[in-house]
Amino acid sequence: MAQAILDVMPGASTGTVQVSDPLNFWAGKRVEPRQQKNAEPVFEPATEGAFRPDLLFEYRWFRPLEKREKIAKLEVINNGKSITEALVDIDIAWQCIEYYAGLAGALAGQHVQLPGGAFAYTRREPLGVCVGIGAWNYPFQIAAWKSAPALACGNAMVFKPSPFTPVTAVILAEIYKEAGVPDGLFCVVQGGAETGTILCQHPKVAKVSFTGSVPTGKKVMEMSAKGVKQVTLELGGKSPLIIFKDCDLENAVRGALMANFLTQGQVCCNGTRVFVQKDIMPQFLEEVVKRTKAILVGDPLLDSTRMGALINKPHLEKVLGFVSQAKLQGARVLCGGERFVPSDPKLVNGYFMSPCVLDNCRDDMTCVKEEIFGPVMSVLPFDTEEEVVQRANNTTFGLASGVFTRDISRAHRVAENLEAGTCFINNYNISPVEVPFGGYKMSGFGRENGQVTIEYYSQLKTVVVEMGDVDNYF
Ligand SMILES: NC(=O)C1=CN([C@@H]2O[C@H](COP(=O)(O)OP(=O)(O)OC[C@H]3O[C@@H](n4cnc5c(N)ncnc54)[C@H](O)[C@@H]3O)[C@@H](O)[C@H]2O)C=CC1
Ligand SMILES: C[N+](C)(C)CCCC(=O)O
Repeated sequence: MAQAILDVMPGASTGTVQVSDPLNFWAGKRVEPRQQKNAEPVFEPATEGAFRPDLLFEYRWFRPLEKREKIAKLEVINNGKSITEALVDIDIAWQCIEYYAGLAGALAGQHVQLPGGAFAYTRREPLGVCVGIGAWNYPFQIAAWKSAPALACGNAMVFKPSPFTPVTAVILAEIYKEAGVPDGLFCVVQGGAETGTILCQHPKVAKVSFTGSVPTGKKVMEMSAKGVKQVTLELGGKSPLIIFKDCDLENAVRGALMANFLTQGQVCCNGTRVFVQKDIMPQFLEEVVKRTKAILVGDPLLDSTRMGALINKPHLEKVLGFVSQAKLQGARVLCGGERFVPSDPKLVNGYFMSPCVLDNCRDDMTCVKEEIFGPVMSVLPFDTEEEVVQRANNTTFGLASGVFTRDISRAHRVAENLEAGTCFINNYNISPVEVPFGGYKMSGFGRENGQVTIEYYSQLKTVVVEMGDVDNYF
């Protein structure tokens, strides 16, 4: 069995993954859970092969790999995204850790002079124990985005990954340990809603940073409110990407693909409502469809693959359901939107679908209003800037937005008028760690990345110093 796996592993999907080391990390080491109830199987999205906790063959194939490759491959096997993307995710994660390690030494307060020689100063102090709750779309990167600023500010963090992607967060814990982080400062606890609830309600937890869906985010906020805990919420989106006729069309098409098809479209900040000025609609559609059809879907561990498998079967069915509903509501499928079965026999049960472009969309359609979280782009025509900004803002979400134009004044005017936490001008979905990321409206609040995130993981103490006598009124 082990030999068979060794044979297929280099460069291709596994079919089975055995995880024998415990995935919880507590007080500086991997530990078995104290109690194991409601355990659910985890499947490899590309093959539907189960992760087998019972066999001794543990990550052996990964051992000789440098850590970056090892984490990326495990991420691919667990999440289904392409290896090309997973490697970038891991790079973004270490860049985030280096960035906040650098900022840690720059944490500083303010000195305020007061009358009579008195003065005050402020100190940035940690909050205490912070909880991070992660989603399944960027398992390792989310763990880094939350823990790096938390630890840099002097907090401890207990991180709960999504139960669909339990595998890589514990490696981050091992890396921190190796780098000298004291035992217990970063812990990993596996589990689902019940575990998340316990963490949010725990009286010793000072803050919860959550990434996931809006309904769960609301619950996290409610629970945290009861304990007056601080909260950061990174929730969903239905972001607009606005393409004006004066754009560089080649780049606009590339931007639309980046805005829709990373991680099989399972990205919270995706620009899934693509508004295209009517005059260039035919050229845009021709080019975007041509390139979407050319996206190589298949074994996510192969370097040539550009799109892997969706996270699980119910989610794949939900996304395909959105496409069927869109058709019923009058949308035209220009390409994709169907279950995809790769020719490799190992992958026939994988959760693949062909990336989809929908034309003939209207603002009132479900596919345009709701977050699909899959590779489905809805294209909408528009006439004027005023009209498109109003339509772009007509949503309860506000995570991201984008605009393609060569008119510099228009670009900044539109960026100012869009109600979203990020606006990309002439690009989409790049996320340098130096730049704050977070939502407006129901997409959440608080920020990740950038200097500002220090404020979300620390509290300000004011120290007031008297240099003279106390002025006593009594
Ligand atoms: N904003 C984003 O990046 C993401 C958005 N989503 C959206 O959410 C949908 C559902 O995905 P799920 O993974 O089910 O998201 P979810 O919001 O249910 O889960 C996110 C995290 O919260 C935890 N959780 C669930 N219930 C909880 C509770 N009551 N208290 C505390 N923690 C709890 C989960 O175990 C997981 O770690 C997706 O289809 C997508 O639309 C999903 C993942 C990421
Ligand atoms: C890295 N990026 C910008 C493509 C997505 C990160 C946000 C998320 O967790 O979905």
